[in-house]
Amino acid sequence: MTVRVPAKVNLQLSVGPRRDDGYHDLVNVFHAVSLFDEVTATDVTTPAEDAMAAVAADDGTVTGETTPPSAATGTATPSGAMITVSVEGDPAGQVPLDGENLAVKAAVALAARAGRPVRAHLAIRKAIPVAGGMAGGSADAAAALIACDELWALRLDRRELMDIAADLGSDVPFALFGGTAVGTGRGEKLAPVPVTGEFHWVFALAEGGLSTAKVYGECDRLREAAGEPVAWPRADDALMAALAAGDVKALGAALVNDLQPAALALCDPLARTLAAGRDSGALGALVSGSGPTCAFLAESEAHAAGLATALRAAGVCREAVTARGPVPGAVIVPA
Ligand SMILES: C[C@](O)(CO)[C@H](O)COP(=O)(O)OP(=O)(O)OC[C@H]1O[C@@H](n2ccc(N)nc2=O)[C@H](O)[C@@H]1O
Ligand SMILES: Nc1ncnc2c1ncn2[C@@H]1O[C@H](COP(=O)(O)OP(=O)(O)OP(=O)(O)O)[C@@H](O)[C@H]1O
Repeated sequence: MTVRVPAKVNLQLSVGPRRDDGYHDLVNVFHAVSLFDEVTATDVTTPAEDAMAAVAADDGTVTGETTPPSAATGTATPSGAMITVSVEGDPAGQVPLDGENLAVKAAVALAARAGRPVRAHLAIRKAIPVAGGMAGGSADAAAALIACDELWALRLDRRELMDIAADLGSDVPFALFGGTAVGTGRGEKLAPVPVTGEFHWVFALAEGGLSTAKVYGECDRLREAAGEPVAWPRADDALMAALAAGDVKALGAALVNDLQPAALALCDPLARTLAAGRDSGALGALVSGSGPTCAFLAESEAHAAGLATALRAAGVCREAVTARGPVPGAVIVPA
């Protein structure tokens, strides 16, 4: 059971005052883009068993690489479930291979609803940058929910899956939802936003990542130092009109991220990355969510390809990738 799930960029991230629970009320306009992770859930508990299953299915002939891409430890749950995980596409080894993995947390949360002992091995293929501000871990959690729901034939309704998703993290519900949506509360209460056409993006991936909690903390610190009152966030009419009309220039002008000053304060090379994109003709440039990935809006697919080449040549990022949006949320890949 394989599920494909997109990354997100935030078109408007307006951060309200810090709440008593440590979170911030937001107006968060999410936009799903065509950078995808894949999560495959199988009814085995270790990659070794997975490999054996692959061999058996092939009449004993090993045709492909069956060695797991990374070691996996099992996570047993009070309900008697056993979940293992392996990860491909994370050369720096930043993604946890135990119960701290958000996809494992999702499977564990779902297993509690099964009413019987269940098991799964989750094989994650990552293309979304880790700790990059594009909600990669949240995406994997959403994908694991859909994959395990199907694997264990639970068939929970959408509302129940969305509730479990919100408990796992503020960005997880949107990875199920997809498209373009406005998130309020912590970002978990979603409503669709009407969009005409599609938009072309370039993402400049950075070396290393930023901790989301640290970036929110830095945002609070900068605001305190400035001594200005923090306004209650509201959706930007110009941004909504640009999306509804499919007006790419107006969208570029309306992009806004209240976490950007904090991300720049914690990672100063990002200012150069943003400037290089603007100088190369991007219609809009901003830090994606908590960063450090930078997002650039292009006029067309060809413009995006040129912009990516210019960013690579300027040496201001680890890699520049193109993508389009909006795309649907987590979906099962047909067998
Ligand atoms: C920056 C964004 O990615 C924009 O979409 C999200 O707001 C972050 O979403 P996320 O990574 O799913 O965040 P969570 O796992 O829920 O929270 C991680 C930490 O981020 C901070 N956090 C998160 C969401 C929010 N509305 N206010 C916060 O202050 C809190 O310090 C929290 O402990
Ligand atoms: N499946 C996963 N994929 C990536 N990171 C994970 C995963 N599970 C747990 N993590 C941990 O979560 C941290 C944040 O990773 P993630 O890629 O979700 O960051 P992010 O894209 O900045 O998140 P967001 O945009 O939602 O704030 C990582 O440093 C890693 O330790």
